Amino acid sequence: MDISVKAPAKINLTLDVLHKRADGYHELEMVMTTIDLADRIDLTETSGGIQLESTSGFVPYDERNLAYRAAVLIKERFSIKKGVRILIHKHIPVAAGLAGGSSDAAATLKGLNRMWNLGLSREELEEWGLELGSDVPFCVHGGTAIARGRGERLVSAASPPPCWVILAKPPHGVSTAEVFGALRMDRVTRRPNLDGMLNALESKDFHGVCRHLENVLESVTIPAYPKVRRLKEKMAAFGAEGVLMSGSGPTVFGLVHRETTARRVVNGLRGFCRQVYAVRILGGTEGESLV
Ligand SMILES: C[C@@](CO)(OP(=O)(O)O)[C@H](O)COP(=O)(O)OP(=O)(O)OC[C@H]1O[C@@H](n2ccc(N)nc2=O)[C@H](O)[C@@H]1O
Ligand SMILES: Nc1ncnc2c1ncn2[C@@H]1O[C@H](COP(=O)(O)OP(=O)(O)O)[C@@H](O)[C@H]1O
Repeated sequence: MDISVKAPAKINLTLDVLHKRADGYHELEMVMTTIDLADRIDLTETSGGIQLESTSGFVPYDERNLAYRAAVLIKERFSIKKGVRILIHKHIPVAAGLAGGSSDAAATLKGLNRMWNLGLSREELEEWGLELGSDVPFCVHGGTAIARGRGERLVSAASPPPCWVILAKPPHGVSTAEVFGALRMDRVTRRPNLDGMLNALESKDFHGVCRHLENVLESVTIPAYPKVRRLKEKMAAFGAEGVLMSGSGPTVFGLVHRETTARRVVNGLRGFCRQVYAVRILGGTEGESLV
């Protein structure tokens, strides 16, 4: 049986770091939502082994690939002799703060659960996903959620009101480990207001959502990569109503209510940045890509 699974990217509407834990990870509190910029994972059953192919030259082609590791996990835990060919149609920029690798892993877990009739619940898949990476449980969950702990303690939240999400990805990638490693909470000047964001989501208050966008990891990535600040400034100047860096960066996103403004922001940014996308939030109006 062949299976195709959509693997959407996420953005962080808020990201707070509460403290560094004894295990080296950071205790987080974030609001995340999936967007309609997605990879596609095609899974084909084979007689044995795991083969990996991708349309992108930027992802690892071996056991470091998160989709590959998801397949190893499933095969080992269930002692499955059959094999799988994984083809990743890559559309999400790599090492961008958009959880592309994590979403590929989540989609592979979901797809193999179906292909091999394993009967794992969403909660079990989230639990298994945490073994692969902190963002994988959310990618299994999807929609909009508050994520705590390393990112695995998830509570569903109301989706943002329908709007355009403009993404601008600077040419360089960013290492999540390095960003957390360089974080100094005594240098953080602004923290997210979680209740403010949740109230805005609940009441579908677009401008409230824009006002409550906040990410403490900007305090590390922006000084290291001034281009991120310039992109934020440009995006706001062209008309985005709320602007933030996603995750550890370096992708900057802007929220825009009207399609005409979205076009203006995209066209304006194209002069400064090669990778610009305009997509919809998933869970709001299911959207086709504007550009
Ligand atoms: C920052 C976030 C926010 O959504 O997203 P990205 O920027 O990666 O998209 C995530 O927490 C990233 O999740 P993910 O990319 O899966 O991280 P992992 O592979 O688990 O961890 C990479 C490294 O980041 C650090 N790390 C990660 C998560 C966490 N709660 N505390 C940490 O300190 C650790 O040094 C770890 O070795
Ligand atoms: N399927 C995959 N797609 C993208 N990157 C992957 C994948 N598997 C492993 N990686 C590795 O994971 C790292 C983080 O990539 P990604 O998930 O795209 O970024 P981020 O965590 O910033 O959102 C990259 O260094 C990349 O080499």
